[in-house]
Amino acid sequence: MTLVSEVRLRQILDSRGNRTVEADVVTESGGFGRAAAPSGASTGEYEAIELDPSEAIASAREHAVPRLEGSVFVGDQRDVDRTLRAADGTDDFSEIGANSAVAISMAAAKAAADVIGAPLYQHLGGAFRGEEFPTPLGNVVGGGEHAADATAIQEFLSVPVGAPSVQDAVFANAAVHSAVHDLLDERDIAAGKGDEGAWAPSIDDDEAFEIVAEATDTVADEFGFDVRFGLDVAASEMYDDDAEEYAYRDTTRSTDEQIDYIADLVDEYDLAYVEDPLDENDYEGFAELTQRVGDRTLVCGDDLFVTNVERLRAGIEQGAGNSILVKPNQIGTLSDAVDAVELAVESGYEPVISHRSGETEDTTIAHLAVATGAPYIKTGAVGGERTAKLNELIRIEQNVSRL
Ligand SMILES: C=C(OP(=O)(O)O)C(=O)O
Ligand SMILES: [Mg+2]
Repeated sequence: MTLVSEVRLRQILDSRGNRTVEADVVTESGGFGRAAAPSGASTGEYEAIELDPSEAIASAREHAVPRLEGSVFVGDQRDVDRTLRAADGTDDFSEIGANSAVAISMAAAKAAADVIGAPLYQHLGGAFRGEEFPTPLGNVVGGGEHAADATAIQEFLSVPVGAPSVQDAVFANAAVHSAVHDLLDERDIAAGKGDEGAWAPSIDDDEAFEIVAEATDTVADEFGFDVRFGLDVAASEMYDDDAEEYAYRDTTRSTDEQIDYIADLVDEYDLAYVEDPLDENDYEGFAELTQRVGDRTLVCGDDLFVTNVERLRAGIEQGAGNSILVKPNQIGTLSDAVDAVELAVESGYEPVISHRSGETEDTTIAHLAVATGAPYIKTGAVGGERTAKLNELIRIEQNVSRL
């Protein structure tokens, strides 16, 4: 029997040292799953609501746990997630917290996988999954909300498009991270690391472009396959609604100038990927940019879509973007995240499964990416909470994942 017998919730630490929610789900047959909620810093305005972890846990214990225990089968993920939604009773999980919801949703999936003795990606994706792997996008330089006094653009991402295996791709991204450090050193630029382990030097974006372009070229030569790069501009964080302009370190750009700037960058650096190049309310700007460069790069909506099928549908109708970032905690359950992936794929949008800047050792997103056949995963390049997912992808590729 896969009936939930117990749901336990606790507070643990995330990678920023903040408290977050961890859930254990136990089944009557002794199946066990454990998962933890990640947490964003550059959060989208339309994301599901993360509550203070102690409030989220108290509320989930009161409203959700009694509906799950003894009543819901973990193998029926949709029922688990419907129950969470019904227990919450709001559109945005503001009652039990998206942090409690996502932790329970993911822990239930892991308990179901445990019961059948299959890796999580096979439970979620079916017996024939595990032959195709996502290309990892590795954050190597960054700033924005993830590091003070660093680049204005939040993330410069290594994209090893030519890697023959996930393992090669993961190693290439780590090599780019290391090559960036060497180049910073040569220029006598000191750098600490941001929240996701990317270098966070006090340089402007132009210099970061030069360095990352050189680092990716060096690693491409060394590894013998194509390594390009991309960006998460996280433009909502730069956008001033009143002035209607984007604030960079030493300049500002109007929306038209921002579109021109990003389109020029795509061509100058052959960018493989551009996430959130415009404000989260600017479908029109996304559509214009996609029309200009969407044939040669991914234009990905993170804060724009927030893993929400309604917002994605609006984007599809307007031709805004050609890719969606999928973060389970942005929407609150695995079912909702999978719905977003499915709508994206049906509509010709590329799904990118993603971590948050605040993470734990949880590896669910590695399994979700393989389960859904997503072509990309964004989960950092180095750092324990990032390598937890990357190393899990390597294990899945080698068929030795035991989750
Ligand atoms: C991972 C990201 O950062 P955060 O988790 O802070 O939203 C992102 O913006 O894509
Ligand atoms: Mg983003």
